[in-house]
Parts: sequence; structure tokens; C-alpha cells
Amino acid sequence: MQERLFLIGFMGTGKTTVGLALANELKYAFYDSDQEIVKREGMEISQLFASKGEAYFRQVEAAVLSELSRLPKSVITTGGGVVLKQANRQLMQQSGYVVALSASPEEIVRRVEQDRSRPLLQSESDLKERVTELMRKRAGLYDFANLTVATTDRSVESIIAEIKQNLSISSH
Ligand SMILES: Nc1ncnc2c1ncn2[C@@H]1O[C@H](COP(=O)(O)OP(=O)(O)O)[C@@H](O)[C@H]1O
Ligand SMILES: O=C(O)C1=C[C@@H](OP(=O)(O)O)[C@@H](O)[C@H](O)C1
Ligand SMILES: [Mg+2]
Repeated sequence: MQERLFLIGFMGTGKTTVGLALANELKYAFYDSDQEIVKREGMEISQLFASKGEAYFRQVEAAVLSELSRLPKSVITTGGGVVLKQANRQLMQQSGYVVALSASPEEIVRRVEQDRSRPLLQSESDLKERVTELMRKRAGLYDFANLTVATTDRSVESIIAEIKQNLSISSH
């Protein structure tokens, strides 16, 4: 079994939800980079963006990822923008098995529209347009993953089953 699993993917693809359940099943530790940032900075992500800006958030995110990438037997879930830094992509690729979750823009809108916690999706403009625009800007950045799992219209259980099946294949 791989020592470390990273979950990457656009906002709302289910990384935090799937990662926690997967860690429980595998009896691995669970770390979410956003939750670690909140603990370290003593404020919510939206507050951090508002008070210190996105560039500062990205610095803390990279530092947290670097610490998490050394831990044993862990499922590590990341924020959707972690892939913006090439060094982060390289670090994950080198230190674990990387699973990308994907979902359609429509499904992402359904999942996140009631949630105020993602500052990059709080603009006045149409949410579907905003999601589509950001997805276009990030196109290709999740492609380095060892495995990509589509999550639209799928239960968390079936997503986990697909990940576990691929883990057992790749460790033989
Ligand atoms: N497979 C799924 N089907 C339906 N809803 C889901 C699924 N996975 C996650 N969700 C829901 O979508 C929202 C975003 O999930 P979250 O795990 O926070 O995503 P991420 O960490 O990728 O931003 C949450 O309300 C979560 O319950
Ligand atoms: O895509 C992004 O740039 C972000 C994704 C968020 O995490 P989730 O992908 O878990 O929503 C969080 O890190 C922050 O709001 C920025
Ligand atoms: Mg998350």
C-alpha cells in the first residue's frame, strides 16, 4: 500500500468529503490542507483571503503541503488551487499516489452554491460562469495525477471503491 495519498481537484469535486471517508476505511491519518491552514493562521479561509490576500494564502498552503508530505500512512486532501504552483505538483508526485477528482461545472454549482466558505466563488457574477472560467484557467493542471475519478452523479462510497480498486492494482 502507498504510504501517502493526495487528493486534488477543482473546488467542490468532493476532496475533503471523500478523503476523510477513505482515510477511515484505510485506517490512515487524515489531513486537509485548508483545515491545517485555518489552525495555523487562527482564522477561516475566507477571512485569511480578505485580510492577507490570495498570495499569502498560497505561501502558507505550500508550507503546509511540504510538512504534510512527510507524514506516514496519511490521506492528504488539498485545496483546488494547490496545483497552481509547479513545486506543489512536483512534491505530491514525488511523495505519494495522487488521485484527481473531477465533476461537471453544473454539479459543482449544485454542491457549492449554498456555501460561503470559498472566497474565489463569492463574486457577484453568475456562479456557473465563474466556475467555468476558473476551470478553463486551470485546465490541464490536474492531469499529472496517477488516477482521475469522475464524481458527477456518483456516491462517495462508489468513488472510494474505485480509488481502492486502483490502489490495490498499482501496489501489485
Ligand atoms: N459524490 C458526491 N455527491 C454529492 N455531493 C457530494 C459528493 N462529494 C461531495 N459532495 C458534497 O459537495 C460539497 C463539497 O464537498 P467537499 O468535500 O467540500 O469538496 P472539496 O473539498 O473538493 O471542495 C459538500 O457539501 C459535500 O457534501
Ligand atoms: O481552488 C482554490 O483556489 C481554493 C479551494 C479551496 O479548497 P477546496 O478545493 O477544498 O474547496 C480553498 O483552498 C480556497 O478557498 C481556494
Ligand atoms: Mg476541501
